Amino acid sequence: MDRLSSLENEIASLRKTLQEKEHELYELRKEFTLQQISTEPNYQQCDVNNISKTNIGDKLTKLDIMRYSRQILLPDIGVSGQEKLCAAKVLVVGAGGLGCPAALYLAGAGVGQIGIVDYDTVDLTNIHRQVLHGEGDQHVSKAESAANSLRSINSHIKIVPYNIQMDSTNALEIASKYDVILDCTDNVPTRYLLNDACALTKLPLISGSALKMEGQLTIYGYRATKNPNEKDQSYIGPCYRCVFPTPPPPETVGSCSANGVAGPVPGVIGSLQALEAIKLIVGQTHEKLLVERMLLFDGEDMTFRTVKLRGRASACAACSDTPTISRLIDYTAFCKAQATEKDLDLQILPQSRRMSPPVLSRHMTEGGDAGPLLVDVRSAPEYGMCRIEGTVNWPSDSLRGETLEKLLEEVRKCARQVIFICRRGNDSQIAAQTVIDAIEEPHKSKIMDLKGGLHAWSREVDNNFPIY
Ligand SMILES: Nc1ncnc2c1ncn2[C@@H]1O[C@H](COP(=O)(O)OP(=O)(O)OP(=O)(O)O)[C@@H](O)[C@H]1O
Ligand SMILES: [Zn+2]
Repeated sequence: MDRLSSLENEIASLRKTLQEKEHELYELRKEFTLQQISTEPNYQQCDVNNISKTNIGDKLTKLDIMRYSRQILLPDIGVSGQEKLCAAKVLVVGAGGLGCPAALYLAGAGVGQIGIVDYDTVDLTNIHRQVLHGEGDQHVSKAESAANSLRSINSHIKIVPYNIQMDSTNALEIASKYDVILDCTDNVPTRYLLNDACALTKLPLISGSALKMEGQLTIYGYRATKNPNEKDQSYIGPCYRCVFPTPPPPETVGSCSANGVAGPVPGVIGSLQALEAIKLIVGQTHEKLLVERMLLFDGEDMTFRTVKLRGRASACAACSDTPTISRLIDYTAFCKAQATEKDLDLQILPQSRRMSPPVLSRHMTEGGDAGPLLVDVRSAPEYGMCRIEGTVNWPSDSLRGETLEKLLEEVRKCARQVIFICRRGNDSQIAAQTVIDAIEEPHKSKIMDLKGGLHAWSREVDNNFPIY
C-alpha cells in the first residue's frame, strides 16, 4: 500500500513538472515566432496601446477596427453597431455553465463593461462545462476566476466581478448600473428576483436554462423605448411573471448536481444568450429577437424548436401599468425554495431514526453478516459511480407500486436494521418515510437513514470515498 501511494505521488509530481515544461515550451515557441515574423519586411506589429482615431467611425480606434472587423462586416452590426457594443454595459448573473460562455462571447465582441456576479467558488465538478475556469482555479471565487479569463480575452474592456449572492438587498443597485441583464443562474428564487429587479429598472432580461440534454432561452421585459425604430416605439414584451405568475412546486425543479448536464448544452444556450444580447444592443427590433417566443434545444435528437409565449399580461404583478410589486420581496419565501441548494438539511425523520456515519461504520464492522441491510436510493448512474460495499440499489424515484411492494417484502424478510442511504441525506429520509408509512409493525422500527448521506460518510468515515 505504501509503495502504491509513493508511486502515485511520483506520477503526480512528474505530471506537474511535465505541465510546467510544456508551458515553458509554449512561451518559448511564442517568443520565437514573434521574433521571426518581426524580421519580415512587411511585418507591422499590432500595438494594443495604439488608440489613435481612424476616419471610419469617430469612436472606434484602429485596434478596434482590426479586432472586431469580422463582426463589423455584418450589415446588422456595422460600425454603428460596434460603437454601441463598445458603449454597452451587460451584467451576467451566474458564472456557471451558462454565464461562462455568454460572458466569453460578450468580451470577445467588445461589450464595454461586463459585470459578473457569483457567490460561489470553483469546484472540480464545474470544469466540464464552465469554460472560463480551469483546474488551477479550484476554490477561487467564480466571479474573480471568470473576470481573470475575460481580461485575458479582451484587456480593452472593463470587467467588474461581484463575489456576492444577488438578493433583494443588492439587486436593484447593481442592475441599475447596466443596460442588459443575463440570467445565467440555476434556481427559481433568483429568476423571480432578477425578473422583478428588471421590471422595476425597466431593463431587458435574457434568460437561459440548461439541464441534462436540454436547454431553453427567451428575452423577458423587452422594451422598445430606446429603439430608434418608429414602429417599435410602444412595444413591451412579457416578463417572467407574465408567463409564469406562480412558482413551480420546489420538488419539480431539477438541478445539474442532482440530474446531471452535458457540458456543451449550457455552452449552446449561453452562447445564444450572448448572441441575443449583441442583437439587442445593436438595435434589432423585437420581431428578430426571442421576445414572446422561447427557443427549446434538445441535444438528444438535435432539434431546435421555438414555441410562442403569451404576450405581456395586463394584470401582471411586476410589469403591468399598475404593478403590485413596487419593491423586491423575500423570494425564498415566495418560491418556498432555497436560492442555494448546498447543505440543505431536511428534517423529515425524528433524530432517533437518523444514524451517523461513524455509528453505521461501527455496526458494519461489529455486525459482520448480521450487520444492517444498506439500501442506497440514488439513481442507477449515481450508484454506478460510487457506493458503500454491500449496499443494494433501490432508486427512490421508482419506489411505488410493484417496486415498493418488492422492497417491503425484502424489509419484512430482513431480521436486521435497514438503513437508507443517499447522497446528502434528504432523499434517504423521504424513501425511509415512504417505507415506514407503507409497512406494518414490527417492521417499522427497523428503518433508519444515514444522516448527512454519502457526503457525511466521506467526511467522517472514509476520506477516499468520492463526493460529487
Ligand atoms: N442569487 C445568485 N447570486 C449569484 N450567483 C448565483 C445566484 N444563484 C445562482 N448563482 C450562480 O449561478 C451559477 C449557476 O451555474 P450552474 O447552473 O452551472 O451550476 P453550479 O451551481 O455551478 O453547479 P452544480 O449545480 O453542478 O453544483 C452558479 O455558479 C451559482 O453559484
Ligand atoms: Zn409581467
